[in-house]
Amino acid sequence: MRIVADKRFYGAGVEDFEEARKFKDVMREVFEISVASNAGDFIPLLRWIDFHGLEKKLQKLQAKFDSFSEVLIEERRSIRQGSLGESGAKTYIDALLSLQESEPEHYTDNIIKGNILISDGLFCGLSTIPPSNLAQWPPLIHIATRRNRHFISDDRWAMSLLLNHPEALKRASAEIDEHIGHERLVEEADLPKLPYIQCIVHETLRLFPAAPLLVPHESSEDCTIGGFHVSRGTMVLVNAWAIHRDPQLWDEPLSFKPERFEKMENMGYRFIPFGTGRRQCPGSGLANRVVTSTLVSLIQCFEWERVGEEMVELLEGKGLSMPKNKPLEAMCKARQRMSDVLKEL
Ligand code: HEM
Repeated sequence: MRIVADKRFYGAGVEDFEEARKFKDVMREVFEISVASNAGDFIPLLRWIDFHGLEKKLQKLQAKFDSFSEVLIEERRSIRQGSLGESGAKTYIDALLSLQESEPEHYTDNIIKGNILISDGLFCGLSTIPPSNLAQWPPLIHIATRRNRHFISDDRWAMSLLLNHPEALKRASAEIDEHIGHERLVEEADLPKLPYIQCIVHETLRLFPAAPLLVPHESSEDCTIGGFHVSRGTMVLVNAWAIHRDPQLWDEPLSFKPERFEKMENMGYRFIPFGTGRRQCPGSGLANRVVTSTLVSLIQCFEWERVGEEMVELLEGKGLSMPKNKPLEAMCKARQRMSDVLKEL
C-alpha cells in the first residue's frame, strides 16, 4: 500500500492503527470467503435464493472495500489540492487522479477503485473465490490479483516436487552452476540459458496449475463444446487441471517428468495454465520469469532436503488457486560457495 497510497498497514511504520485494522479485517474476510464453495454454481436454482447467503456476504464485502478505497482516494485528492499540507510521495492513486483531470470520462472514481484493487497484490486472495462469487466483482479483480499468491504457490509446488525427485534437483543445480556460477545471483537475462529449469516450471504448472479452472467464461452464443450443446449465457469452466492429467494427451500423466517439455514444440490446447486465445493471461511472461527466477535463486543459494525419509505430501488444499494441503516443510542450508553473495544481500 505504500506505492498505492503512501501508507503502511503491516509491520513497523503503521501510523493509523484503526485504518490498518479495517484493512486487515477486509483482507481476512476475503480469504475466508475465498474458500467457501457455492452450491449455486452447480444448481442454478439455488442462486435465486442465495443459498448460504454468499451473495449477500460478497455484496457487504464489496461495499466495505468501496468505502475503504473511497477514503483513500479522497485523502489523496485533498493532499493534491494542498488542503492536507505536504503532498508526500507521489502515489499510484495520485497518478490516476492526475489522469482523471485530463480524461475524466475514462478515469472515473470507480475505475480508480478497480485499479487500487488490482495493484500491489492488495486483494491477492480473491483469486480463490468460487466462480459465481467472482461474477459479483469487477472483472479485473480476480484476474490481476492472482499474481503474488500464484507465484508463491507455484514455487512451493515446484520445490515440493523437486524434493521428491532429488535427481531433478541435482540436474537443475548443475545447470545453474554451469551457466551462472557462484559469484552472483541469477538475473533475468540468464533465464533462457536454463532450459531444464524452465521445463521444471512447466511440469509444475502442468501438474498443479495455479488456476485449475482458469477463470469462468460465459458463452456469448449457443454453441457446441465437445459434443455438448451449450446455450447462450451459460457459465463455462475449463478444467485445466483435468486436461493436464488426461492420459490421452500425456504419457504417464501423473509422473513428474520435466524432460517431457524438452522436445515438445507445439503444446496446443493440452497445456493451458494461463488459458488460451484472446483472453489468455497477458501476465504469463512476467509470471514465468518471476516463478523461474525465484526457483533458481532458491536452488542456487541453498541446499535442500526432505525433513525425513517420507516423501513430501502432494495433496491439494481447498481454494481455487491450488494451495497445498499442508504447508511445505523442508530443510535447507545456505550453500557454502554462495556465502559471499549472500553476505552482500
Ligand atoms: C502464476 C501466475 C499467473 C497465473 C497462473 C495466471 C493465470 C491466468 C488465467 C488462467 C487467466 C484466465 C485466462 C482465461 O480467461 O482463460 C488469466 C487472465 C489474466 N491474467 Fe493472469 N495469471 C498469472 C499472473 C498474472 C500476472 C502477473 C498478471 C499481470 C501482471 C496477470 C494478468 C491477467 C489479466 C489482465 C488477465 C485477464 C485477461 C483477459 O481476460 O483478457 N496474470 N491469468
